[in-house]
Amino acid sequence: MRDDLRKNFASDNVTPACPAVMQAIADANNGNVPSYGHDDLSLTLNQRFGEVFEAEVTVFPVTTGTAANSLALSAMVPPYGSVLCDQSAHINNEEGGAPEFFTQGAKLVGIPSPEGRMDPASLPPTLQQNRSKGVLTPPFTALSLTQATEWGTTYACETIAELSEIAHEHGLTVHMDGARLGNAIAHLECSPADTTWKAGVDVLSFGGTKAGAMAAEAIVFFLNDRTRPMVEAMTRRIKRGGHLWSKQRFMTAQLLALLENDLWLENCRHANAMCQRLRHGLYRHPAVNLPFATESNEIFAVLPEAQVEQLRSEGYQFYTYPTPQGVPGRLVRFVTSFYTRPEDADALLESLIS
Ligand SMILES: Cc1ncc(COP(=O)(O)O)c(C=O)c1O
Ligand SMILES: C[C@H](O)[C@H](N)C(=O)O
Repeated sequence: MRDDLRKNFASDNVTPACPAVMQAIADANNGNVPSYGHDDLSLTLNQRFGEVFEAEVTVFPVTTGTAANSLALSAMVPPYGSVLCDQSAHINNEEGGAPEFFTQGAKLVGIPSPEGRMDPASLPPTLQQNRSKGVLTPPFTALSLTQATEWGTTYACETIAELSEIAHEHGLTVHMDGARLGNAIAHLECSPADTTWKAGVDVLSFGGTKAGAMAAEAIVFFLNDRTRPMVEAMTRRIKRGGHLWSKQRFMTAQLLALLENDLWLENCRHANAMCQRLRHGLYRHPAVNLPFATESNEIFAVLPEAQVEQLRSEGYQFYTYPTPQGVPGRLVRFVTSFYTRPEDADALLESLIS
């Protein structure tokens, strides 16, 4: 195996699909079946997700996290509305305007927060100010939070519940970008229900791709008085958006394989463990600064410039980010996955320390 295949820590998006997912796709590749989600596999999605989340749900599989987020928000927010999110939110910075496009013009408002986790105390004044401006400003109609966050941290279930309660009191519905939900659950050692609907989340973007799928995400509506009216038109929104797969069995097969025996959580526990292995080594390095808690499969570190260049020269791949003013060095992100072996993490650390 080419050495550099094991040196790519850029993202959990660079990994292969896990073997069980590929096997599930092969197993689904059998004969003719009804299309557009009417196949036997796809007709089990609501039940299977309902079992995993211990709730009554309606599920819509899509192939990208951006589609899941943007189509979910299009059902939650009118074109004249706005979405309250963290300033670092993926929907706010890295989805190419898809949320604004699919909502047909809603505004995204990112607020500052420590470590990518919105502080409940910051919500009431923000919501009050929005309301005080009347027709001059788009009304907040949804709160969107990312679990695990873009900085590799997680929200405690109690914090999500606090945020959701404030949002609901002000007439907002709550969306969760769960592209790395499995990693958050693995860290928090909670149930999928605890960190979602039991904490007030109305609509979830369930992330399968980073947990080992080839390309499988799902919009999960936790059915309640707020969400039931949203579900009716969802298939039409997805079709209009070009995200309704004709051969949906192949996307559904991926999701069901991940849910089988909690494979998604097993994959995420391994990814988190590999990230902690990196953290233990980086923590001991005298010239490395770790600005955030490491609570998922992403670790952010400030490295000396020379070491960044040295890692690059050895074939390592990772993203770099603007480093806070006056902080010597470069902010980098290493991401681990189900595919990361202990020796891969150790090799990176040895290169750093050598
Ligand atoms: C937190 C988060 N949300 C959403 C997405 C969007 O996923 P996709 O790249 O599949 O559109 C990503 C991307 O990897 C992500 O990191
Ligand atoms: C950063 C990029 O958009 C992708 N969400 C990732 O986490 O790699």
